[in-house]
Amino acid sequence: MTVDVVLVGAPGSGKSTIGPLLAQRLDVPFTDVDSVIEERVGRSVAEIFADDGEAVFRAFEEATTIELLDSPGVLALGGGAVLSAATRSALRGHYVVWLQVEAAEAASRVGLNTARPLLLGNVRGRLITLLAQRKPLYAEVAQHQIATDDVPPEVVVDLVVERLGED
Ligand SMILES: Nc1ncnc2c1ncn2[C@@H]1O[C@H](COP(=O)(O)OP(=O)(O)OP(=O)(O)O)[C@@H](O)[C@H]1O
Ligand SMILES: O=C(O)C1=C[C@@H](O)[C@@H](O)[C@H](O)C1
Ligand SMILES: [Mg+2]
Repeated sequence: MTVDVVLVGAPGSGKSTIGPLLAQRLDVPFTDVDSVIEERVGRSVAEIFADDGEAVFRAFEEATTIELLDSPGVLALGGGAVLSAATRSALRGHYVVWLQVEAAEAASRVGLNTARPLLLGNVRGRLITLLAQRKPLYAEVAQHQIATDDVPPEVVVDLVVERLGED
């Protein structure tokens, strides 16, 4: 059985954590768009932001995301991928799961991790702003929403698998 699941959600929602566990459970490949970008460019996401700026990253992210939507298995998008109208449009027809997280929980998960350039400085404040901007966009593209606050990763995987079984 080919199972194609696309994970979206804010930084710290758990896309890169849940993705490999879910793929293992479903016995399908896992791909993380941020990791593919880093491999192809040969630099970290933070370095691309610092060297080239966010607009260059977003253009590369959009092209890479749309290309990888054709690959089988579980695909984790970058937290800001839904900012692209072209990406949102390309997501139509895919099985998209929104891993929901509130700002306080996401902030405590990511801590002061400087690998996330958009969260530098006031991590919780940045997450509140990002979530306010993006919740409507995650809602637009996702068929399913899973609340992950206070839910351990293995249980989030169980919940996604349950949803898959219902469809
Ligand atoms: N359900 C969860 N419960 C507790 N901690 C979690 C959960 N999901 C993820 N985490 C932890 O939160 C941190 C961020 O998770 P992860 O890197 O998977 O987020 P992400 O959605 O991929 O973020 P980004 O958009 O920045 O790539 C990690 O340290 C991870 O272990
Ligand atoms: O939320 C965001 O805008 C981002 C999330 C990460 O996945 C990376 O794609 C990058 O740090 C930007
Ligand atoms: Mg990630």
